[in-house]
Amino acid sequence: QHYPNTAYDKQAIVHLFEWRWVDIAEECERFLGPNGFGGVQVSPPNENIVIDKPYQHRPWYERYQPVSYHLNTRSGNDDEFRDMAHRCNQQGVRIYVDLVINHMTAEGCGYGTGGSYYNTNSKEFEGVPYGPSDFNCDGNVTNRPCHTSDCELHNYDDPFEMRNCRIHGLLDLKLDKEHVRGKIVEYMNYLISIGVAGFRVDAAKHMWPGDLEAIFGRLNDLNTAYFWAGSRPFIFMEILEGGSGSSSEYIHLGRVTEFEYGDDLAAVFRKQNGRKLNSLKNFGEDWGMEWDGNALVFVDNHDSQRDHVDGGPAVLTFRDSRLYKMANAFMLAFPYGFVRLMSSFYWDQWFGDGGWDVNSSYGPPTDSNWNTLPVQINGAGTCDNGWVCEHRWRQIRNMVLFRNLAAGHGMYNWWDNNFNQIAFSRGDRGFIAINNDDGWALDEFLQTGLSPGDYCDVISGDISYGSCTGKTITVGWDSKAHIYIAPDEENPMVAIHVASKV
Ligand SMILES: O=C(NCCCOc1c(-c2ccc(O)c(O)c2)oc2cc(O)cc(O)c2c1=O)[C@@H]1CCCN1C(=O)/C=C/c1ccc(O)c(O)c1
Ligand SMILES: [Ca+2]
Repeated sequence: QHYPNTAYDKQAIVHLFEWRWVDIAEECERFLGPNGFGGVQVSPPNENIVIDKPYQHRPWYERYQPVSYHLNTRSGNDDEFRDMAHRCNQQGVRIYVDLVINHMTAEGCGYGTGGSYYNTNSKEFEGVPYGPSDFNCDGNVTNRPCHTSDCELHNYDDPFEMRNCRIHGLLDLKLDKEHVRGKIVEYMNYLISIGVAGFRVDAAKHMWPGDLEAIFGRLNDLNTAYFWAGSRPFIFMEILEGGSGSSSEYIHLGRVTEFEYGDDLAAVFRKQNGRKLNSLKNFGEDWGMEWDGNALVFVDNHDSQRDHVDGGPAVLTFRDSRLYKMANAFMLAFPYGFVRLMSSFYWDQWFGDGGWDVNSSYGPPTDSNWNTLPVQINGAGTCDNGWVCEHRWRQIRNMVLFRNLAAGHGMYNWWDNNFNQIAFSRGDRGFIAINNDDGWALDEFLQTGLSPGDYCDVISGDISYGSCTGKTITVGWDSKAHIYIAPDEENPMVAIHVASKV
């Protein structure tokens, strides 16, 4: 269903992409709980193929090539996963599992004996178990065959090919078969028993909505050790743009990833084709996006931050850090959608002749034995060791609390200069102003909606020992404040809220 099951109705989660379970458990206790994060989307916890053939560097997408549903990956084992789920739930931080149930690994990827035995030629996956009759294109005529000669998905506009054929060779599961549904339900109910709050459904467009509905209908209620009795798993589906299958076919099952959101934010903040910041006044449904309650929104995700569009991603990523912080601050302040922040690992881009990043398949930082490196938190509270930790950047971290405080309050007091300076409040709970103009300052007396007093600007600082380490904004008896933002500031925005009063 569409509700995230966060504790205290918290409003944002973070995708700790490729993190180890022990590091996530630590992060829940030392950072995510204290800073009001609602939960963590984790990488697929089920056993996957190890792609370490020569010249392969354990690509990130090996996590999306299942071998079994045992909780055993380079992020950790079953015990570590259980410990993480318990410790995070104890901190009021939920766990959302990246669910890969459309397929297993690809045909022609040999066989493996390192973990559960599998053989991609005979289509045996002993760890589940699955056999050849559990896959589409099993040779016999089935009631919903993949009709392409090589069983591959070629025509993304054909709904039957999209659902019944192989993405890039990945063996496509027969999700209308009872044995397969039973195994998937067993896997999901096991995760629910451990205490997860919901699921990100990978490659949702490649599965029939009816099959998903049948599977989700057999899920147990969430574990009452952490959730209200009768709580149902939160479902959000990866509905990538392009290709047949639209959100409307899936939206009754849960929220959908709203890719339009990040694409548009990037174009507006980059001022592409004359786009202006003041156009965001009616951002969201008026721009053709999903209804607020059906949308999962994000600036970038693990896929779009790698998308190679003539020499770089179309969306803003950690590499565009100044605009990235501005876009994330806007997203966290603006009352639309349920927010997912991205937390990445670093990789060196290398744009080959084709104009795209040949290193975009690189996996997480590892030691010489391909073990994922632990996350190192440095003195400044940011990360080393190849982890970017965008979610720990003050301008992003502090806006998570802003969003929690503003929950349930609409947008008021919108102001703009008809170009790239905007400001708005969320009821009487918070106020933000952003200057994305080149060359001239935002210098105005603006209505903040807040009660009179001095407030710490949570973009430029924190309150420590009762005083603000950044700018202080004075709100007068009329709730107006003088806002000054120079155009060349590193973070050309200010944000204040009811908990940042000094
Ligand atoms: O060039 C590649 N793939 C073809 C282009 C991307 O197509 C894929 C899509 C995809 C792309 C665009 C669409 O419109 C769409 O409906 C589906 O979804 C996947 C989902 C998976 O669980 C596993 C996959 O291997 C894929 C995949 O290959 C490389 C090599 C194999 C994996 N991979 C990749 O690039 C892997 C991409 C990938 C993996 C996991 C994801 O969750 C994801 O969103 C993309
Ligand atoms: Ca399929």
